[in-house]
Amino acid sequence: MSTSALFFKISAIGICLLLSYFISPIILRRRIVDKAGNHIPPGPAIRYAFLRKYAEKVLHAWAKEYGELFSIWMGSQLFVVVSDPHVARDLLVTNGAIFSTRKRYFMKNQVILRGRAITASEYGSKWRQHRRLAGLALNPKAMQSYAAVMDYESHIFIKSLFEESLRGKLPINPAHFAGRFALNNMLIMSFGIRTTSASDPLVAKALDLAMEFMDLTGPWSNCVDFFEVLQYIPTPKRTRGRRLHDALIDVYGSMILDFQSRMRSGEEVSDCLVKTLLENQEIEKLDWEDLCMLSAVFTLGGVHSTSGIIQWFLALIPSYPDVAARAREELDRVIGSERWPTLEDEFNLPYIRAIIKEVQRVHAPFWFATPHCTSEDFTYNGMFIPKETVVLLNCYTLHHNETRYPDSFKFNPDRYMDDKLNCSESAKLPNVMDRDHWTFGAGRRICPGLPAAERELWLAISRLLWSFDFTALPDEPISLEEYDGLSGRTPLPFRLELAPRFERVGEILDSATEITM
Ligand code: HEM
Repeated sequence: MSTSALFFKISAIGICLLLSYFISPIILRRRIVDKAGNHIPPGPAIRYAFLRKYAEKVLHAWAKEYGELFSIWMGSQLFVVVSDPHVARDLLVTNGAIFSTRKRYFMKNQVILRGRAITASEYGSKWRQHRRLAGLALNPKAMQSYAAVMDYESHIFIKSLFEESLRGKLPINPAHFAGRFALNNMLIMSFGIRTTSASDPLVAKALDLAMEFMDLTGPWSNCVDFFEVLQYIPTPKRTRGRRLHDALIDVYGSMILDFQSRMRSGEEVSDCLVKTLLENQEIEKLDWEDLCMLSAVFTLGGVHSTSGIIQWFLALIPSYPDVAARAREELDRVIGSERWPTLEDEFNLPYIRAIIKEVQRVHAPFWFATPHCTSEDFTYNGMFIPKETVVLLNCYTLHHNETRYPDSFKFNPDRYMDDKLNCSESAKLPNVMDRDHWTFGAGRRICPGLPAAERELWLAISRLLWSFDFTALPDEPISLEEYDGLSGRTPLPFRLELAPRFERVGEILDSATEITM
């Protein structure tokens, strides 16, 4: 046989093998059964290598076609996708002991985090330890002490928008300032420090790292996560992942060292996550990378998400003048023009609360929460879910459930007017159809930063609405469909004009100045 014929034959065999691999779900769907003969949930007949950006649209279509619990192979990994509130509760909450571990994603958990951070830790003693340590930084007493800090940071955030826009004369892109607001809150909770100006290099560095993390850790986007053989090949993405790991150690490690030297020199340091970690380092057997990754991911996880929601709010509000008018009417009636809203005003301003909940529903920063994984075989309603299946909460479809949210694609805060609960309380309601939304995940791994995030969002959004009227620029339409990020999502860069609503706005804003902590 000639060389070219041999080459042709080998290529043909290769292509056939590859094809059969990709269409093998047709057979696997019949073969994979539990002891009682139950099959895995229905789903597409082929394997996928990755899903493109805006994967939520594909998942939404599949949920319509295959139902509330469907399955799909991404390379060698079986996923089940949960698109119904009852199924989410039955699996992630009621059977949380089985549905709460994490897949060892190659890019996120192995290359970048090396299994260290809470979000990556497998369910069991390690995760319990991480969750307990995070809980110490977020306990009710600590939360009380952060209240004044968040109040101050929201003041500085709005003041920086005001000053940067030359007191409302110039259009402004709010992303950097919203990012710094969320970053400062997280830095205080994690390290007891804050950045003292928007131009502090740490702001740009930390926000860039958070963005890179969100870009590299999409649950569907990296084929290297689903084809083990690719994990041995030095691809540009793997290099980016390694660089990110090193940068996280570098940036967050140097902040830990700084904190440690202040502690050792006898300086009084604030209570925060890193203080807890350092004080308990020996007893908890935490090594250097544990310290770095626990503090890094805790910090950056709370930055992108909170700032993302504020950015989505700012992106959408110019398109809803009727919503803005009702919000202003409520603020003027309840608060007036002499002072601005505080944490205590929350329950007297139901429409503003409703706006914040509706932004979280329509523009959740994570359409797929963080994927869970099964630690045992499980059979649900006649469908078999094998051990080590990735379980994905399809927040996009959950948030467009027409029974729960009629006319679900419409931004309509009125749907939350009678909701008197915060998100943590709402997540515990016996009737899961009454839950406000799924933005913070579900079950044992539900976001532990939820109470902090809610306070930050309240202070930022209620005060933004009190302070300014927002308008989009006529020749710069703001997209509410497209977004940046493959894991967490933020709007594409946009600018808007903000006009102070009262004389008092400038006076109130001028009353606080940057401080160092
Ligand atoms: C609006 C802002 C936020 C959103 C939308 C959000 C959302 C989420 C989601 C969806 C998860 C995964 C839940 C699951 O696995 O089911 C999560 C986990 C987590 N969040 Fe948040 N989060 C926000 C803010 C924060 C803040 C401010 C903090 C810290 C103060 C924080 C700390 C964490 C931690 C440590 C985890 C990992 C939990 C675990 O794996 O057990 N988050 N968050």
